[in-house]
Amino acid sequence: MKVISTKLPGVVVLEPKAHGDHRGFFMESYNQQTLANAGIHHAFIQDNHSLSVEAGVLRGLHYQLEPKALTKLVRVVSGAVYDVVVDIRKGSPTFGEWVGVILSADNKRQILVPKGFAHGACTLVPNTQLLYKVDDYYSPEHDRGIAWDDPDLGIAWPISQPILSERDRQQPALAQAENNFVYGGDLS
Ligand SMILES: Cc1cn([C@H]2C[C@H](O)[C@@H](COP(=O)(O)OP(=O)(O)O[C@H]3O[C@@H](C)C(=O)[C@@H](O)[C@H]3O)O2)c(=O)[nH]c1=O
Repeated sequence: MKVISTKLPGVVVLEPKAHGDHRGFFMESYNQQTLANAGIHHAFIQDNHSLSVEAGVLRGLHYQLEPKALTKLVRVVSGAVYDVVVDIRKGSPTFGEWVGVILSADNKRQILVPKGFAHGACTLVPNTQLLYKVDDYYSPEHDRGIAWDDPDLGIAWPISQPILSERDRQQPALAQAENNFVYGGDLS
């Protein structure tokens, strides 16, 4: 597995090794030991799976507040997304900065979204399926979001008129969003 760092410390892209042959391929899409050897230690306890039927579906930017903050390990099993992670830890030297990465069924890349970061994804092709592991359970009371098009973030999404959920149409800007993440706090 290749581990590729990004400009945001803690946000890494993982590239599992796929073994191709005349049948197709085989890969270990998740191996706790391999990740631990790369210094990545998380006890994932829930798997999530979503289908976006159309290209241009944008989900996000989402996070769960402390004490129900989530680490996410995100990948795509059909289609492709432009996946975005934003540092929203107050006092962080990279507060408000984001990274965008293409995850696709073809490139098999995964992105690790640490606690204290908001996450969003925009589909690049129809029938895109996102799979991700999380290290705490869903908690609707702690679920929060930030507007995908917050001008303070200036995210270079691949489209300007995305298909959004009702909730994501009404998300606040980062400056107004409820956020109890503190840089250097207990976000392990
Ligand atoms: C996230 C989640 C949602 N749900 C339910 C709530 C709702 O009825 C339905 C759809 O939820 P949402 O509209 O929040 O789904 P979605 O917009 O796909 O939300 C996801 O977006 C991406 C970007 C993330 O990072 C995820 O953590 C998650 O927030 O599924 C669960 O039952 N369990 C869960 O873990």
